[in-house]
Amino acid sequence: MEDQTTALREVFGESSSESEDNEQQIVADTADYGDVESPSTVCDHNLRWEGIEGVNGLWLCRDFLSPHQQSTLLSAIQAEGWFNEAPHNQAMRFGDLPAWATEICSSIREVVLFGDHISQPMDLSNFDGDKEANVLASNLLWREPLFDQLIVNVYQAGEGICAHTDLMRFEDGIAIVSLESSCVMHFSRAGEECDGQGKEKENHKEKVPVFLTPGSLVLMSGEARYLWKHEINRKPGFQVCEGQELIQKRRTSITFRKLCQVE
Ligand SMILES: O=C(O)CCC(=O)C(=O)O
Ligand SMILES: [Fe+2]
Repeated sequence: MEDQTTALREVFGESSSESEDNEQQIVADTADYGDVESPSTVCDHNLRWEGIEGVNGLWLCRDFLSPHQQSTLLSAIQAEGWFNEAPHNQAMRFGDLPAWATEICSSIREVVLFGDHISQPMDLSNFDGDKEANVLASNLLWREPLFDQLIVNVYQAGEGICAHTDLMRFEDGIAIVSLESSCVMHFSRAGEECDGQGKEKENHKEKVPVFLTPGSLVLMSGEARYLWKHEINRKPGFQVCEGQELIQKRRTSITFRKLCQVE
């Protein structure tokens, strides 16, 4: 345990404790952790933000966590014991987050501040020249804490999550870290599902696929958070990247959010 704490500090740096509750269901459980490579702190390699075309406010940082960090993180999650009993595939924490989670939150802030942009939806009317404001508005980036709620979802092959926008009791600015198996997350416009005659409206047909590799970080804010739904359909035919069906294994994700203040 002491060894693990030391390893976590080495990888993510210093940090805090925990709390509890429940929510969104994984639709439709195997085990083994990927192996380790050389350690690195989050910002010692060139981290880059990719703006997802067509979905304002949706950003992807592919190499957010190194293989070593991914593996250390998976061990930390496993050590929580949340998934020891078979049917459990989701764990949720509110308030003070475990040390490994607060370290990730710090790294998220860091990468928003220091990551480069390789592409961005160039809406110059909103661009104030502030790099960080473009990936995450500064009022969100500098709130304290950045996130106070997390969900860890564990999906077995074939399991996904239905199209949804996250609950309004959470503030804007939501982060998702992906671990283990890659997947395609689809974004589609929220709102009217169909025209009343069972037909999808023309402009609501669009589904934007986003390929989530292990160690990647997604940030959703603004339109991406409120006006687009996200889903992971891991049924045959939906998990296709560059014409190839993805080989599915277990996937673990961590979603970070901030509860709205109750006045
Ligand atoms: O597993 C994921 O990548 C997404 C999870 C999600 O959308 C949620 O917990 O609201
Ligand atoms: Fe979600």
